Amino acid sequence: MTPLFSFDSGNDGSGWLVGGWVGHLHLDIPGIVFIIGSGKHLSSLMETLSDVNASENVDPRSLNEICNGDVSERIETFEDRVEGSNLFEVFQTMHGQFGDLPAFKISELMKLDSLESASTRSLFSILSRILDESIDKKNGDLSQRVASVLKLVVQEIEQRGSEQAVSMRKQSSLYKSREDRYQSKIRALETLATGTTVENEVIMNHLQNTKIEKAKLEEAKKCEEQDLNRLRKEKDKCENHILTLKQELELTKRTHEEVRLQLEFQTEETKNRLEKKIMELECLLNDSRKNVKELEDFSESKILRWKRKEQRYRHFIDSHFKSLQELRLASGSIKQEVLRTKNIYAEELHHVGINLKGLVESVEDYHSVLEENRKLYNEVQDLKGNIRVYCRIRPFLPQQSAKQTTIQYIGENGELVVTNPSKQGKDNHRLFKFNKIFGPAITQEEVFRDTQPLIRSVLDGYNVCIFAYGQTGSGKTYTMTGPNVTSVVDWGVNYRALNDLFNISQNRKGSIAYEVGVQMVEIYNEQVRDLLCNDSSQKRYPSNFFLLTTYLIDHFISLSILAPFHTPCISLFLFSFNLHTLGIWNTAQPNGLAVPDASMYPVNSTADVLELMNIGLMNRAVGATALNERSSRSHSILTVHVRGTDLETNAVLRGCLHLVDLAGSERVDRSEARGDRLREAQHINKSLSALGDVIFALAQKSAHVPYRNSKLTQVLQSSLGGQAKTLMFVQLNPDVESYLETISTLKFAERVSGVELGAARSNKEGRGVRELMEQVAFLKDAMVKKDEEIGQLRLLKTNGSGELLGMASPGYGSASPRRHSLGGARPSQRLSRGKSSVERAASGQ
Ligand SMILES: Nc1ncnc2c1ncn2[C@@H]1O[C@H](COP(=O)(O)OP(=O)(O)OP(=O)(O)O)[C@@H](O)[C@H]1O
Repeated sequence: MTPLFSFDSGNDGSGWLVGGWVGHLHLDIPGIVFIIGSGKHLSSLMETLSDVNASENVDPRSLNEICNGDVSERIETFEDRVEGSNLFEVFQTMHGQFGDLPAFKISELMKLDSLESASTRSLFSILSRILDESIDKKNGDLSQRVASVLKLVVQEIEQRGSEQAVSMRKQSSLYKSREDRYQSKIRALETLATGTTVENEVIMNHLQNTKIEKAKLEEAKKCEEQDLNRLRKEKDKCENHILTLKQELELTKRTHEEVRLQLEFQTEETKNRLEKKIMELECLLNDSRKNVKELEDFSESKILRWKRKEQRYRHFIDSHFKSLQELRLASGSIKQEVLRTKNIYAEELHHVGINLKGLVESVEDYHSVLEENRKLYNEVQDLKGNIRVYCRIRPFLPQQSAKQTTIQYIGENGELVVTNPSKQGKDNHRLFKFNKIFGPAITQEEVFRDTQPLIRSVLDGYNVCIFAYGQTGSGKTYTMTGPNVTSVVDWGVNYRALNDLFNISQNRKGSIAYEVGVQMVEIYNEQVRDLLCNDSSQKRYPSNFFLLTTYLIDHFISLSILAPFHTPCISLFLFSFNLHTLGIWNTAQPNGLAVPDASMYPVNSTADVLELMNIGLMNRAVGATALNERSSRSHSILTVHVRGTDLETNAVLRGCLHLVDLAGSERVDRSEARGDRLREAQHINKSLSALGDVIFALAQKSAHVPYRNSKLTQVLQSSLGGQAKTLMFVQLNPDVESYLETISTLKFAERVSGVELGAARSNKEGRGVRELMEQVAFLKDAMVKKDEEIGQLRLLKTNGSGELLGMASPGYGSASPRRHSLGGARPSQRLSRGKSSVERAASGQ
């Protein structure tokens, strides 16, 4: 509410006070104009104003009162009226507590039609309060009630806006008409002013005042227009706000509708589910009722049956009680009968015991007879000279723990049953029989214990050959050499054999002086190589020296004669001659020197042997294959030469022990061999098949034995076909995957065990025989010399020039520059042959 007062004092001392309130509290409170004046001017003005007021519905009484100077009373009356009005209360409420009222109170107010008395601004504040509060409380959702209240408030605001616009329009037209009337009044006053000057002046003043008033009114009009504009803008804003509110309302309505639909749907679903459940429960209830009924029926029938049974049992017990009494009487008589029978049995048992004792004695006899039979059988075998076959089965390696075995049975007397567990059938089992079977748990020592007698016979002048045969990775090297040279427990046959020879020679040193020499060669890719050749730049002895030493050996010159040539520890005993590829002599050599070119070292102790064999093993060709990490890629042959001189009779005996670790036979596809490995495998398989051919020919007693088909068979010729004692270790891998290899190995071994070599003979020569042999050798040599001289003479004759083309060397070496290759005859060889025939003559053959 804006108070507007204006005071103007006229020329006559009279003053004008024009005042009033123009209400702009968004409610149209009509403006009240108070005019205070005096005299006739005032009365004429009042007349004019009364006209105006009449048209504006102003109470003329009030104006009169004002004119009479009762202004203060009027102001008080107005204030009383405003204070007492509803609007004031509403206004107070708006700016006081109403804004803080909760939603339900607001709705209460709405119901009481308080909205009509509230100002538009307060309505907006209510609106925003409701929205804020409702949205805050209900997480953006408006309840139906709040929405309806909002709708009401918005409608009220809209109505107010339109009403205001109408009243503004009315007011502006009212002002227009007023202005027109004032203009006419001015004009009337101007005509009046023409009357007296004073009056004119007064009128002029009036006019002036009226002009001022007009200006003020115009200003007020401007203000009102501004207000109108502002209101219009406000209205626009309100309309926008209403629009957004409407949209929000719409959105809320839609969300609400969706939620409602969802809830309805869920309710429907839950209802259906519950109905279904109720139906199911009803079904279950019916079922259980039925079951209860059935059970009741069943239990009733059971009770009846049990009652009947009880009666029957009672009857049965009564009858049995009677028969029990009868039985008791009968058992007394039976007891007496049993006692009598017991006595009779005791007597009979005594007789049986006596008989059994006799039987046990016979069984014991039978065992000793069996043992004797075995011995005799072995002796017969010795006499027949069969190759002995020992079969050794290696255990599964740690990485093979989960594998199945092909070995089904190991008999005490050399029976072995092999089966293929991955195949079923009658012919799946195969039985083999050998001299001895060593199972996977047998130790190195146990294996050697059964080999020892054979090895000892070397010291009695026999030639012995032990070789290990089997597929790659089956344990040949393990048996012959052992896995770890430094551990005595792990020593294989080789070390144990030499150790044993030294021990025995020590024991016999009072009667026989033994000298032991060792050679170690390998056959790699059909080439014989010296394994004890530590240094390829070793001394090479001239061929004359070679011939001389060969002669010395052939004529049994003691090894000790050569002692000065020895190096202090392991000295070069014989010679080292082009050490990489060696030739093989005619294997009919009685001294067992199949590869005389290979280095031979005298050994005096096991330590010497260990050192030598370490060198040999280091030089051996090994490589990794898919089946064995350290697969021997060559056949290794350790030859132990023993020469014993009887200290009493001077008789000399010579034994030779071949310890052969063959390279493993392998299926090239399984061992995944390529390149060098493949070439090695092909050579290995070829030489093993040549060995098979030789053995087959021997077993068949063929006239021709194909020894020359491989270096291996050439080296082993004396052991396979001579009068040697031969033992073959057949090594088996128990793995199912190796079943085929196992079977072919066993078949080969079976054939070998059937080979007869002829009775083994000791290489003993008495003094007489030796002298005779020396004479024969001398004569033979003289003959050879003569032959050569004749040959040279013939050459000279045919040459015609009279020059000597070749120099015949004196002595035994014909100085033939030709290296002795396979089958190449040399004087000493011829001499040897001669010796053999003399030997045969001496032995009466
Ligand atoms: N009786 C055994 N006890 C324990 N382990 C053994 C036995 N025999 C063999 N082995 C192990 O089996 C593996 C293969 O043995 P070894 O090298 O002696 O086979 P191989 O027949 O000489 O093979 P290759 O012909 O390829 O040289 C080695 O790891 C060896 O230690």
